[in-house]
Amino acid sequence: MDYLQLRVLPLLALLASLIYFFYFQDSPTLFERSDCSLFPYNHYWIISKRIVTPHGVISGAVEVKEEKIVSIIKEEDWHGNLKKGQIIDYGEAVVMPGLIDVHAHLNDPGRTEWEGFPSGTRAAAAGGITTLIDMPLNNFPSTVSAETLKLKIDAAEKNIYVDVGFWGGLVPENAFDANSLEALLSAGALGLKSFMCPSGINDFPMTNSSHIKEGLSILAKYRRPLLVHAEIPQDSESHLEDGENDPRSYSTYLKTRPPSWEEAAIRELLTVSKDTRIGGPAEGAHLHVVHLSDAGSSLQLLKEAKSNGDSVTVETCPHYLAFSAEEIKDGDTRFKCAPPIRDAANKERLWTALLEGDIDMLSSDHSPSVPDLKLFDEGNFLKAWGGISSLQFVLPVTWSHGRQYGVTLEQLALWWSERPAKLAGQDLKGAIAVGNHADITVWEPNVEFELNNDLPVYLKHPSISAYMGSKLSGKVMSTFVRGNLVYKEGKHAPAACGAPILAT
Ligand SMILES: NC(=O)NC(NC(N)=O)C(=O)[O-]
Ligand SMILES: [Zn+2]
Ligand SMILES: [Zn+2]
Repeated sequence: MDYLQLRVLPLLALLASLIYFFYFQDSPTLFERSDCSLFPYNHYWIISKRIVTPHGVISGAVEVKEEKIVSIIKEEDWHGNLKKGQIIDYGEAVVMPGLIDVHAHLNDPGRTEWEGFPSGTRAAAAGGITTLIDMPLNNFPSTVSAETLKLKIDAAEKNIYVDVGFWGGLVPENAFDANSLEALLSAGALGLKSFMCPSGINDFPMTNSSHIKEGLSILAKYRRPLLVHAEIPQDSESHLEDGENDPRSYSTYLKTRPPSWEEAAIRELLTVSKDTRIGGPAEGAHLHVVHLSDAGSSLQLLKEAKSNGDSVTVETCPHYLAFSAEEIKDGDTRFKCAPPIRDAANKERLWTALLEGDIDMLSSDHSPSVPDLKLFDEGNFLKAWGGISSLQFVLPVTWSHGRQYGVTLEQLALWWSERPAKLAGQDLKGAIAVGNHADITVWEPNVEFELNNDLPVYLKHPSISAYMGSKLSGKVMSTFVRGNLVYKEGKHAPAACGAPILAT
């Protein structure tokens, strides 16, 4: 190699690398996103007349770069010259933070014939959910240790289309074993879940208030929540009067789980939740009551606990807001869940509590099973699997049934994104804000559709969903997870690139 080559070639290489760096670094075409996204750019703008931000709904643009939101500009401030990058203009469609479902049962590993991560998270993406927190039961084995959490994380690897976090289980076998609970939390469980009544599945036993007290004291060190299924059987009221116990009648089932079950459990919970007050022995822990159904004395007790400074929140679910006992037909076990869907007057009180902020957030409690366990042939409410299948529909259901109460887009973001993100300890999720993950849902509130076989339903067993056959408004158009367009009008990204969300 002569002198010339020795001197010139390095200079040419340097020149080429400088051109590459300065010209292509922002080029949206060069860094093709992998199969993780239906939109092959990593720097782009989302434009809409209705972007839901924590400071109100604006007409403007959200700048996304890689996985994050890097700027938000109101229309009156951008003067038409958005910086380089691709532009997706959604017109009047609503651009909202992705939904965060803190209560879903995906049954993976171990009962993937019931749902599983692939179908569950494809349905979530199609429903505008960008993060879901999976429950520790109905999968097998239950997620009650660091080892079983690892089984779940391994099962999720490359099988999740949206981000998935994990609750651990608080059960009698680990409640007094601080090392086991700490190992589970150190392994990344975002918090713990416990049942104060039989859970409906044998491999996840119930706990009592002494287990819960122990659990809260460990959770305090990690500043994470305990989620509780708050029902305690009250023998006095659950016996069916003779002759009025047709198992096909929904009212028969309703009588077996009266509001007193929820009230008794919440009353007992509040004897330990006071420890979560500032200065209390479990300060830093947080108690979250899942799927409240009773809007009477149970709700009143929770309001009092909050006013006393207990660190307590409560969720309800769309099925308690959409349906009432009076309309559930004999044998239609699609509507069986625990606690039960109560009467129309209770439903109205739940809406009032949600709108007034006494109920903090919403979750799906998507709890499917194989159709056989719903016993559709005999329609026996007392023996069928309890759980509502809803994951893909929670946004249109909340919107369709909430419009008559004046529900706003900001409230939807509060109930489905901002507050769930806080419960799950996700500071970079839950709002369209600079620095946050670009977890975004684009939907059309006025588009109406009927849930029938014409509409693609990605759940493993659509037939068990209580929503099939209903007319809804609010169609999800596109869903972005950390900047990847994972779903767009009936299409999913080729690869499942959701991330396991582990507590650090
Ligand atoms: N094992 C369950 O999935 N139970 C669930 N079932 C319902 N909600 O009917 C629940 O969340 O309690
Ligand atoms: Zn439950
Ligand atoms: Zn549940």
